[in-house]
Amino acid sequence: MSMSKFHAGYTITMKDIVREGNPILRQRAQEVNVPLSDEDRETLICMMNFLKNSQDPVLSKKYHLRAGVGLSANQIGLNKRMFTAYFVDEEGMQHEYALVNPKIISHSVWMIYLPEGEGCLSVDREVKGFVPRYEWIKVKGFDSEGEKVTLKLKGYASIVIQHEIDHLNGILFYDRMNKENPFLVPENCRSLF
Ligand SMILES: OCN(O)CCCc1ccccc1
Ligand code: NI
Repeated sequence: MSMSKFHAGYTITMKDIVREGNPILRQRAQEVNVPLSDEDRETLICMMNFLKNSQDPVLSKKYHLRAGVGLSANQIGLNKRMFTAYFVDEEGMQHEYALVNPKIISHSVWMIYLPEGEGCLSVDREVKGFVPRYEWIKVKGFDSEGEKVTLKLKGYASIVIQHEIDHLNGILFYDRMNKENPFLVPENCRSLF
């Protein structure tokens, strides 16, 4: 029984974040057993604490953290279909998710993109361009207690969750940019603001 280093009291820092080039970021992560093991549950606690620390003016400096609104397990080297997300959306609503085995079960035809583009904690460089994503998504999964969860998300929340689910499928944000013209906006796509 391997005891992972991501016990509840462990503080994830940037040295724990896998960077592009590591093949784990290009694999389809493995389904997680539900109900979660104590180890997987504690890992999700660590991953959520990282996001909160990374957005805290004092702790982000103390631990030298890049601010992040989401984190997928494969970004800390764990081949598991789970992620955390912590952010305030364009309407000022606070979102906090720890989702296991997430699946997009329906989505809009219309797409949106962030005019400032996207970044990634696993990508140590700026990649300019627009990332078209579904305007809204309906997601089914499990929470850290193994309870079924269904989320209907739109706008910025939809963008963040799609970015994380992409990680679990080995997809990075710039994969979705138009190769010839990264600022090309498809017909059925508009800027979020
Ligand atoms: O995978 C998490 N991540 O690398 C942190 C940044 C996430 C993110 C950034 C811009 C738009 C959507 C999501
Ligand atoms: Ni990312």
